[in-house]
Amino acid sequence: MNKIAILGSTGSIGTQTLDVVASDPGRYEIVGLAAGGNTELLIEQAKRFRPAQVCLATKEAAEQVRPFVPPGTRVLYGEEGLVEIAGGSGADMVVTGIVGSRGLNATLAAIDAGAAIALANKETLVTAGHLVMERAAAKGVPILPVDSEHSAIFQCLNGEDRASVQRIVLTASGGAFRDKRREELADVTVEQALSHPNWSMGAKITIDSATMANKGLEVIEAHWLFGLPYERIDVLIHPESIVHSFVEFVDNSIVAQLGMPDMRVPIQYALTYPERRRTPAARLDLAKAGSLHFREMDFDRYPCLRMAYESGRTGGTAPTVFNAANEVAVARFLRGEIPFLSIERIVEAVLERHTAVANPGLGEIAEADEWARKAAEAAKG
Ligand SMILES: NC(=O)C1=CN([C@@H]2O[C@H](COP(=O)(O)OP(=O)(O)OC[C@H]3O[C@@H](n4cnc5c(N)ncnc54)[C@H](OP(=O)(O)O)[C@@H]3O)[C@@H](O)[C@H]2O)C=CC1
Ligand SMILES: CC(=O)[C@@H](O)[C@H](O)COP(=O)(O)O
Ligand SMILES: [Mn+2]
Repeated sequence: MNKIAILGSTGSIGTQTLDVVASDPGRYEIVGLAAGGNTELLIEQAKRFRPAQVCLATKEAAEQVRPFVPPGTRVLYGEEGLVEIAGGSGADMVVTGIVGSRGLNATLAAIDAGAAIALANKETLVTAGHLVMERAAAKGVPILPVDSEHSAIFQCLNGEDRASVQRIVLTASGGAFRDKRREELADVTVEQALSHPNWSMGAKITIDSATMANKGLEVIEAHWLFGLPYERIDVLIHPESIVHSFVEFVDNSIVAQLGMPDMRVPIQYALTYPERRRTPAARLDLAKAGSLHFREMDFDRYPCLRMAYESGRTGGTAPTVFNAANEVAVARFLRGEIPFLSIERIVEAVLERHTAVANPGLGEIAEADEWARKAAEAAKG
């Protein structure tokens, strides 16, 4: 049986991973589950999947859970607990389904323990891609993409020589406001921004999708996962989210991966790679889909995407700062403190004040991350 640990088991990626696990009885053993504060759901998951250890974000949440999990379950908490679940649960594979750069230490711990990474937590690669990829290569640990676009590219590249890739193209739905002009965005509400046209996801990524920061994070994620320069990573708007991304080869052939917008497909592909198995996801009926649409990206309409490319090209701590400022600005928008368009204004203001450190170590990444968070909290909305 494959031993799986899930970081963020109560979230969108986590619950869909458990759906995949439950759909294939006897194939997987859940050895660790980590959540933030959803104690009720974590207790339910612990009773059903019987992991040897679980983790909550705080001691208080851990104490709430302790009396209700099966006898013998270790109940951990905090960053230390998360790192223990990732690196000390005996998992063959760790699914990184928590949000934000706080997933970095746990991802590194899993790599150090020799576990394969099913990577959903894109912020980890954005904040310290060189360190994660170097560590994984040194340990011979595979980093398997869960993000739908990256899973698509990974599937299209299967067995192909990298030298024959002309470019990869990530598709973008356009998010909640894809049919609005910039002038119409000043007064949009949190509720409107959380209404993604195609995918049901956690709050942070749904807002990132509306600002196009999500695609920016994904461009940087693709740079690290596939070892391609930014000149060969493009983005195209595709409102239906049926073509999950594609690769254009030097002979001008395009290979794309299509499917219904259902994360259980890329999650399962990472879990069973290189094998393909049946999934609980619906089949795509192209005759019913009828027509698919594509339109060019407008970088003036989506400054967060432009800033992500610029940060990626600058490298060093620039992507760390882009990510941290964006995380804080999105949290502030979700708390109702700032209007939607202030997200991009805050990210821009923080990036302007930052001088990137080249080839940063973990300490310099942590410093840049902390500085950017403080600057973004203090920035005028
Ligand atoms: N959702 C999707 O379809 C996709 C998501 N991704 C990426 O996957 C990651 C997860 O996204 P998503 O599932 O949508 O997010 P959600 O907000 O739905 O879930 C986040 C998870 O992280 C947990 N969590 C929060 N704080 C902590 C903490 N301090 N310690 C441990 N766990 C914590 C939450 O726990 P709790 O709820 O108990 O507080 C929850 O289980 C993100 O990086 C996102 O960009 C990528 C592609 C698609
Ligand atoms: C499901 C998934 O992978 C998300 O990252 C999704 O891509 C978000 O959609 P858009 O960013 O294209 O709106
Ligand atoms: Mn994606």
